[in-house]
Amino acid sequence: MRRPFGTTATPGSGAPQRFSPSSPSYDLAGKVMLLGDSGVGKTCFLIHFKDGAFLSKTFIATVGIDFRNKVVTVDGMKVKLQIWDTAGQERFRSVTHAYYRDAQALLLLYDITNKSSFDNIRAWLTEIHEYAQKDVVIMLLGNKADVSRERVVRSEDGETLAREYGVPFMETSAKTGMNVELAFLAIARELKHRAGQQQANEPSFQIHDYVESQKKQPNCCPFV
Ligand SMILES: Nc1nc2c(ncn2[C@@H]2O[C@H](COP(=O)(O)OP(=O)(O)OP(=O)(O)O)[C@@H](O)[C@H]2O)c(=O)[nH]1
Repeated sequence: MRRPFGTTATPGSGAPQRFSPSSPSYDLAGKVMLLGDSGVGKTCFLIHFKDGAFLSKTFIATVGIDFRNKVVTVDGMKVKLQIWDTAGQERFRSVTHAYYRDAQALLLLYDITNKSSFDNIRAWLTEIHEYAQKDVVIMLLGNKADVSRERVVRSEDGETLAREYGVPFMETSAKTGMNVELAFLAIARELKHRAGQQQANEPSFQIHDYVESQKKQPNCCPFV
């Protein structure tokens, strides 16, 4: 979506922020960034999560960077996700780099119908390692899984690449909503875990195990 360059907020710093019980709207906040080549579906992914809608087929590249907030509830705890939608085009890279360093989580998208967007994931991961925090949570997402006729990247190739880099992986569709909420819920749970908000009797949370177990649910991943 076209928006003014460098809108609304500046990069800050820090780990997931915890708020006092007097804060009325949420208990914890974290910054999540959407990354990946232009056209892979980052803006649509965010809009589907935020509003449950899919944008029209007209593709208008994001200019610069923008963010939306959404509060999700995880085990009774309200986690506010501040989700940054970045421009995938090369010419905006220097702008988005400045925003990497205080992100707690990165959703890295490619398009299963676009081989070069998949091939470029390694370059994205190199950039992430250069500019992001060392312990940033990364999730690899193969988007547009609804367009199976035009698939050129096999699901197994996504799995293999994710395993190589030790990051969780799933295929998604910003059009149907497949796994969109799951991706953000996994991030919210990880942020909660990192903020030390597990109950005493809760087992330790592992985002990788969580994603894998959710993918095995019968209503998950209908296009894979
Ligand atoms: N079929 C299908 N089309 C999608 C999906 N996600 C996005 N699209 C389409 O892909 C095109 C690009 O989507 P955007 O969300 O604007 O892509 P982007 O990654 O934000 O692109 P930049 O802003 O340039 O970085 C649009 O025409 C969308 O309608 C999806 O899951 N399935």
